[in-house]
Amino acid sequence: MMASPVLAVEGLSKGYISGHQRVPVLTDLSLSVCSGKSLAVVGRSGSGKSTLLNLLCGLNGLDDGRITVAGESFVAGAGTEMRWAELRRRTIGVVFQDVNLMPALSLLDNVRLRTHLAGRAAGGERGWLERLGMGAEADRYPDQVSGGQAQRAALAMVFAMAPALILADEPTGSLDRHTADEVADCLFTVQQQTGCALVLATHDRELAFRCDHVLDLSTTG
Ligand SMILES: Nc1ncnc2c1ncn2[C@@H]1O[C@H](COP(=O)(O)OP(=O)(O)OP(=O)(O)O)[C@@H](O)[C@H]1O
Repeated sequence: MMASPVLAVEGLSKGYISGHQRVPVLTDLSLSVCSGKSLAVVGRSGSGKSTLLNLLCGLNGLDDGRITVAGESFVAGAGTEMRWAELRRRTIGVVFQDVNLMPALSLLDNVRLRTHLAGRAAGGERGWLERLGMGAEADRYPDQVSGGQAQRAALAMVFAMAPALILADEPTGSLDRHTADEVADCLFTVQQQTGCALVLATHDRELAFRCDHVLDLSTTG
């Protein structure tokens, strides 16, 4: 029996209005990612990688087509915010460049909050930070750590919520090669262990080639 995809995109189109013109960014794009599988989204700067990831978690509205995440289907039109918000709370783990850490909470409490919001059992939060090499920084506040450390804390938050789908925009973008490789190892290991689906946007060819599939937006649309 074929596994049903965690993420399915059919005929997706998106453009931005510039003056009186619509500038197309994504045109008639289709893809699917099953649980335990990973997709790298690559392409030159401006090809639409971030636009696509924002569409896949409802932070951007589609113009045409259909996006289905864990059985929830979305087409163009208003009134989908609540359903998307619920998916982002429990089902879609988002690791974007502008890391979403609460400044008034320690890194550990940020992970605890995320775990709680996702309705997961407490207890493993410090362990996730340790796995990402952040054990010593667990009690620090977001403004007391580097960009790369904040990025790793954001990954710990996503792992702790045990999502069905992880969306990561340049998840190792602000890390040196060695740390980037370690974080990528952790990302792929956790993804395999938990069987979640992963979509990551990256300029890093080494990272892209570790994924099961590669979508190059420079050659589509
Ligand atoms: N809010 C917006 N309004 C108008 N145009 C936008 C908006 N966001 C993105 N664009 C345009 O859409 C195109 C795709 O942008 P996007 O950020 O998705 O590309 P990207 O592939 O992620 O780029 P990079 O690799 O530089 O991060 C670009 O031409 C960009 O200028």
